[in-house]
Amino acid sequence: MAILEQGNITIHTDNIFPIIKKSLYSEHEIFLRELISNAVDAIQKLKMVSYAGELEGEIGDPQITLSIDRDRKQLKIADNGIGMTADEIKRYINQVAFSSAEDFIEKYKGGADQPIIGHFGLGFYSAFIVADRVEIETLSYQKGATPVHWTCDGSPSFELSEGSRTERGTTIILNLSEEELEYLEPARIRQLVKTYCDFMPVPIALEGEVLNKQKAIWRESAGNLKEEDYQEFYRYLYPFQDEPLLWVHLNTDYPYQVNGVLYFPKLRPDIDLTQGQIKLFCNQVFVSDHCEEVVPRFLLPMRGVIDSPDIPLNVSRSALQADRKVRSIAGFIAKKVGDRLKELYRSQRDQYLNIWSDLSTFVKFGCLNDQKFREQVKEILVFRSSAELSEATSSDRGQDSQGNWYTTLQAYLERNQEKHENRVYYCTDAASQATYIELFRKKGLEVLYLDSFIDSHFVSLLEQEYQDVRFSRVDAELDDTLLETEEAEIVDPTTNKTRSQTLKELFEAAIANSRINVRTESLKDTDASAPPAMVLLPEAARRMREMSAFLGQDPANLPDDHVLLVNTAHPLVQNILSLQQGAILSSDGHSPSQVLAEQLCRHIYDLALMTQKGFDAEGMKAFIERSNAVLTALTTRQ
Ligand SMILES: Nc1ncnc2c1ncn2[C@@H]1O[C@H](COP(=O)(O)OP(=O)(O)OP(=O)(O)O)[C@@H](O)[C@H]1O
Repeated sequence: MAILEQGNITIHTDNIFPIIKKSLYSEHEIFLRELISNAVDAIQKLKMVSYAGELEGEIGDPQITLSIDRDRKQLKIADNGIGMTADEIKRYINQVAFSSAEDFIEKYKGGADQPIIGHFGLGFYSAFIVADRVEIETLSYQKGATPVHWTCDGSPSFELSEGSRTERGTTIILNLSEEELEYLEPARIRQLVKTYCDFMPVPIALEGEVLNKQKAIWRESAGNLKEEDYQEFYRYLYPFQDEPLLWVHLNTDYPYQVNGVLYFPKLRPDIDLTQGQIKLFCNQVFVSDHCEEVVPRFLLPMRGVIDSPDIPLNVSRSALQADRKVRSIAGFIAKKVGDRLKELYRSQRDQYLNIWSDLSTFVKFGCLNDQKFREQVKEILVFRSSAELSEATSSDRGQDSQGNWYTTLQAYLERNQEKHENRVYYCTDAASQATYIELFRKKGLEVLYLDSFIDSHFVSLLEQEYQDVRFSRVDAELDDTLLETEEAEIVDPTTNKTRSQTLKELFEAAIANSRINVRTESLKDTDASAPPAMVLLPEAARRMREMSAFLGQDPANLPDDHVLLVNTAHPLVQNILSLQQGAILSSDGHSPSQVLAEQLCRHIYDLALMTQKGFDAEGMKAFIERSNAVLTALTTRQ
């Protein structure tokens, strides 16, 4: 083989490859992505030459072929692209590629302690991460071109000679170093192509099999895609997961290029909202599974793909976060997501409401985190209501497929202005607060469900926004419309005590805790579903409790400063009163009826506490003991 030229690559650092190797200690595998990218580029360039009418002959079927030679410890990457002449090798490989190697080191020096997002655009020289010696066999498309062979062992000296390639294109031959022999395993290569090159637009074959999917739906126009295409793509990226709720197709060229498809997944309660699941691509080449810097924090639980060549990838993560363009791309993404939600609300209200319980976590999380987003989605924030709103069809309400009604907050306030101005009643747990909700509902009072895990924070946000409005949970206090003013009927002529007073004292004695405020009220129009007593926890005290639970402090104990509202209209309460009045002292000064009345009072209190989940382990034990004592007393024949 005639040696055309031997020489030294113009490079200022003697041995750059050990440095590169070291700085990429955990990411050796990216060499394959870089070399395949170059091969794809070479094929695209050939197409351009052909369009320009400068290619003699046919392009043929574009293809990248990977092959493994175990005996020689070689991995080869061959393309049928544009090829290179000897001059081009000198220019592009000896100068361009190696000077960008120097650039990389220059950049990396400053931030070696900071992880870089994708080590992207390392280019040709990344071959030296895994190879002791790299060869190029190439034949240019140009008329009369001769094949060229180039070889280099990573030192600045290279050798250029006549090559043996007979077909147009380039083969990169990697003579793998001893520590990198894993890249002789077909399974390993397959896995790498799947990870990094799955959506590259040229078939990549190994041992006769095409490995990559090629079709990147995010690069297509939304108009050409059907619902199934998006769903299928989602299943492809995230197999064995629930169907996505909704998706957003991103597509812009100016002032930056961003393409992508983002999905709202069905959120599971155990999801970690700080871990991103969106895949970042650059021109269809996979870069990273983590793009926390590029996507607004509140959208991190979304899934899908973002592809943008305008995101700088060879900078540290913190620099990326501070980058103005990246920040503006993040803003663009948030706006697009907001627009999509608004569009769905306006044009497919039913579907919007059907997925709202899942969607609302994203939206509320977004509102809590991002003022701009909050403004954007303000009008499409809805709340499930206990009322039947069917009487009017209006843009501020709607019904999901399960028959639940939803309303905007504004509409709620307007609708209830006369009954309770600037007051919102809400519940946080449909099951445990069912008694309270039922009471409100029967009286025609509307209760909103704020029952997802994010809602306790969200209520605070609503309060900031609606400063004149009071938000009270259904068990915080009872509205006057629910209570009957009782006539002060004197039941004990010797002491002149009213019914209410007698009951209050009875309950106070039974509970024996002066910090619990016992109130007797008659609940209007009550039937069997109204409870004999309810624990009311003032809004402020309850929130303190929730806060300490949030901070990991002991939330089990209900604060002592709560109200026990005794429903004097309830038959059980009335029976207790009669029992107590009929009590006869026995000879030893004891009255079994009096004791039983007190036990029953205590039991009623226990049941009310239960609704508030007020027991700790000790409390539960005591409750069981007392319950058994009551039952025993009730079954003991007098
Ligand atoms: N397979 C190939 N076929 C034809 N030319 C190639 C091939 N691989 C590399 N080249 C040439 O070598 C040059 C340098 O490659 P290198 O990968 O270092 O940088 P780049 O591709 O220009 O930029 P990037 O940093 O994005 O990879 C390319 O611009 C191209 O002209």
